Amino acid sequence: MSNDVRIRPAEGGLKGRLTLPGDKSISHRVGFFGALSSEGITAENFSSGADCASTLRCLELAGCLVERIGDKVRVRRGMNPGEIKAPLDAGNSGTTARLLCGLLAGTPGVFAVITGDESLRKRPMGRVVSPLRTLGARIDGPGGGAYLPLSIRGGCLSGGTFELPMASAQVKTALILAGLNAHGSVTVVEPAKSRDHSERLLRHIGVPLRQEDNRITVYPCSDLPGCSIRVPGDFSSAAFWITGALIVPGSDIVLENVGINPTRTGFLECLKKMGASIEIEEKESAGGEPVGNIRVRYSELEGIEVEKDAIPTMIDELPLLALIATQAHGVTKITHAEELRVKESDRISSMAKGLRALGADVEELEDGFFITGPTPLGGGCVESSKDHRIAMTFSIAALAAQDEIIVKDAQCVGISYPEFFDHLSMLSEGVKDLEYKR
Ligand SMILES: O=C(O)C1=C[C@@H](OP(=O)(O)O)[C@@H](O)[C@H](O)C1
Ligand SMILES: C=C(OP(=O)(O)O)C(=O)O
Repeated sequence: MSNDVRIRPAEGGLKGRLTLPGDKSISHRVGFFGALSSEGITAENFSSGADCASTLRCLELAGCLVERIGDKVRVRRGMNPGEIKAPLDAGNSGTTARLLCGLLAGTPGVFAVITGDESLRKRPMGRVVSPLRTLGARIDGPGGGAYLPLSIRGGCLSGGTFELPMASAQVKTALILAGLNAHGSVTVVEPAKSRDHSERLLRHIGVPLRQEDNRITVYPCSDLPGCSIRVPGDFSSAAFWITGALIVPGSDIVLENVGINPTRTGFLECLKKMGASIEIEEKESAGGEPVGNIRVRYSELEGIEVEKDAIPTMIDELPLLALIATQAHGVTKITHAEELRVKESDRISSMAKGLRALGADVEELEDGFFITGPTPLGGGCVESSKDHRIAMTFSIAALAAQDEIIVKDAQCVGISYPEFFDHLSMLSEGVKDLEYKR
């Protein structure tokens, strides 16, 4: 059975209204903060992706109580599991692996081994392991704890202050989780602001924390208050349709109830500077997170230079910005994005290779790309590198291409967005013969 997908150019553009599945980052946090609450956190519209399913499975093995009713999930603190015999398999999910380190390091009596798939076992873990060790955590693994699998023996943690070398919401959240279990306060300072879903959720449930610019302090809290929230639609999933609508002539779409937290929407700010027709109708916020409807219409775009501090606010959308840049007039410069090299694939290399194979003008840099447009995209066969965001980005490229594109190993879209190909068929009537074998 083939896992490749063949997609035809969209005729007449993308049209219609779509509601997105729940945000992946917020859903992970429902699980991890719920794990520290005896009342628990209940979330409607919990992410349907495989990554959040990995989080829930690992938390169950770690003794948490997890209930699933349709798209509703409730997670609460359970019994301390002591030594956990089965490895905690984070699958493809960096967020799961790193947040587990933060959660378990401060749980006395726990012993666990955290592992992941082939891609995750290559991703850097030293960024969480070394600050957690400074707090007193006992963690070991290959390369002195640089990679999975990691073994963790939980114990009493002290407080501390950390200046992170990179903006990373995963490292920040791992340290927040450790800090809630520690015996002193934990302060994290980032070089630029990363997504702040953890801070918003904690504030929403009434946990005291101090926040000034890129500096956050959390205090020990033996039992977090509980809450019920509705998870907003995932902005990073919405970004695929925003891209499709901007680059396929004739498009006009509305994306409903999308999370528009400003630490996630740097992509929209860039697109507006490029000349994109994007209108946002703000709605009531949900669980401390702003939500809105986003209308996007096909637009003629100009190249831009992306500012350094904007990079963390659009880190998962940069492959899409690279695709958009191939259709914009002039040069688009994306730099300071070296973090892309340590995602599910090396996203700088995956995008540069794939876009060039379709005929785009792309200069690959160590920390990003220079892309000159507009260039027509031809058809062909493109590798997804088994990376969900790359598979979906090239599926969107196919909608704007001159001939059909085969995206290899496209089943990986299920990591964050299992409904992706169904939604593609809903928005684009032109794509009648989408071939996708699961
Ligand atoms: O905290 C999170 O939920 C995430 C943080 C980002 O990673 P980094 O923390 O490595 O920047 C992002 O790329 C990832 O998709 C999800
Ligand atoms: C980088 C991503 O996720 P994670 O780090 O959790 O694997 C992503 O979803 O693009």
